[in-house]
Amino acid sequence: MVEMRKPIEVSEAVKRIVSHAKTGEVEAVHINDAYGRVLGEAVIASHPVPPFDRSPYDGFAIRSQDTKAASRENQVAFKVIETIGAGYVASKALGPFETIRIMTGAQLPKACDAVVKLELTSEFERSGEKYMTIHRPYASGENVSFQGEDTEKNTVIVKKGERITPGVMAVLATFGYEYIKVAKKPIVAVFATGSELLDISDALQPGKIRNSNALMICSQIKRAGGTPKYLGTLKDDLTLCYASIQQAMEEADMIITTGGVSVGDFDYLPDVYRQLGAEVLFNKVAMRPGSVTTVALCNEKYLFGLSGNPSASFIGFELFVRPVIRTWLFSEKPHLRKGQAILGGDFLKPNPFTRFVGGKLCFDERGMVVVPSHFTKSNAVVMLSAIDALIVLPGRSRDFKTGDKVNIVLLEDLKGSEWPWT
Ligand SMILES: Nc1nc2c(c(=O)[nH]1)N[C@H]1C(S)=C(S)[C@@H](COP(=O)(O)OP(=O)(O)OC[C@H]3O[C@@H](n4cnc5c(N)ncnc54)[C@H](O)[C@@H]3O)O[C@H]1N2
Ligand code: MOO
Ligand SMILES: [Mg+2]
Repeated sequence: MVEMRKPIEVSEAVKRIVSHAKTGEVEAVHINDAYGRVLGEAVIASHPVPPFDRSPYDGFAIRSQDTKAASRENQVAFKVIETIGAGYVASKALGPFETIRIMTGAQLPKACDAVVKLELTSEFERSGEKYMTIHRPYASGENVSFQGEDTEKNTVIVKKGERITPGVMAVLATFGYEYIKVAKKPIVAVFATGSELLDISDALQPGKIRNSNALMICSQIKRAGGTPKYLGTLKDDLTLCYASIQQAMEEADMIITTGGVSVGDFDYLPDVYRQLGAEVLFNKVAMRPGSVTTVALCNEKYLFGLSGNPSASFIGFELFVRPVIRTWLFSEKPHLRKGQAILGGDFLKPNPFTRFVGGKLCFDERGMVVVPSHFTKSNAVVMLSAIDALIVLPGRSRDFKTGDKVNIVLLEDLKGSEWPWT
């Protein structure tokens, strides 16, 4: 008798998984190796930015009080007493009707409170001294880039758990973080099961296919922020699968298998979980593709039994594995980021279960449009190369038409969401 499995909703499946998710540890890395990692500490402003009042223009630093009477008819002259470029500090303080020629980025000299752009002045020499004239008044603070106008000291700029983007790199450098604490990446073991699987370099043979899941899953692990440990393909053999998975539990923080989780004669993963004494969190989800996805816990380690079908395992990873990796990396938004888009093509099928359809995003006069893939079966593989979102069609729905508003979750996104499921 084939086992009857009871499907649970996607939200319930994810809930069961994340209720056991734990955070990892931190390690220090040199800033040169920090890009793309996840912050293991908050980034805090150790000084104001800019750290001193400075000139935003190439020009002349002046005392605004000296400019009150300036007009086209009554040009006011200032004696140039010094010239400074960025990186240098003036040695003199300004007296009445004195000016210091100052370049962009240079610290504002003492006693001056405004800057005149070079091109708004006229220059002349008298008795070997340099002068410049202006023809309008300047307010105190005009053309000054003030200390702390960007950020005040002690501001928390980026939170622990955020990804280090190019912008975060700029901030780390600004505040002198030569070494930065980052989240240690979880090691995620990957097995592809199936006696039909060929290596990438093998020629096709009757009845066999190349193993596309392993490299796809390893890349998804990297995208989520983990370190994949690919342990090879396993033939459909219970003893081999059991021994290999048991061994992998010594070497990895969590384990992903693809294939062998359904009810077929050679689907051995359910037996492996039984033999390991693992707690199966669920073995059927009310979704398509990926309904057979099974997740178990053994010695506090996750065993993700993803479907063998490429689309199903791709989606199973994003829904179920990603949040565990992202929680490990301290993210407060470990799930796929949710949004809405206009459907850019008809999807005329009944959806008894929640259906995930691969979609390509584009922008036109309607806003963000998602074009559904044509071939959406669980065994689809080629469409995976083109999608940047999953369209989420609710269960017990049908016939979505071009122009309908649909929910989507984004695949190439660093921010994530707290909880995208209803
Ligand atoms: N009687 C039933 N049969 C099936 C059911 C069911 O409920 N009752 N569920 C179907 C659904 S839904 C899915 S999805 C598949 C899942 O099967 P498994 O997870 O056990 O995976 P396999 O049987 O091992 O393989 C399925 C399919 O995927 C191909 N595959 C496997 N590994 C790879 C790989 N690494 N790279 C590329 N392709 C791979 C494999 O050759 C099969 O074609 O079960 C249905 N059956
Ligand atoms: O689990 Mo299967 O992927 O629903 O098609
Ligand atoms: Mg099977």
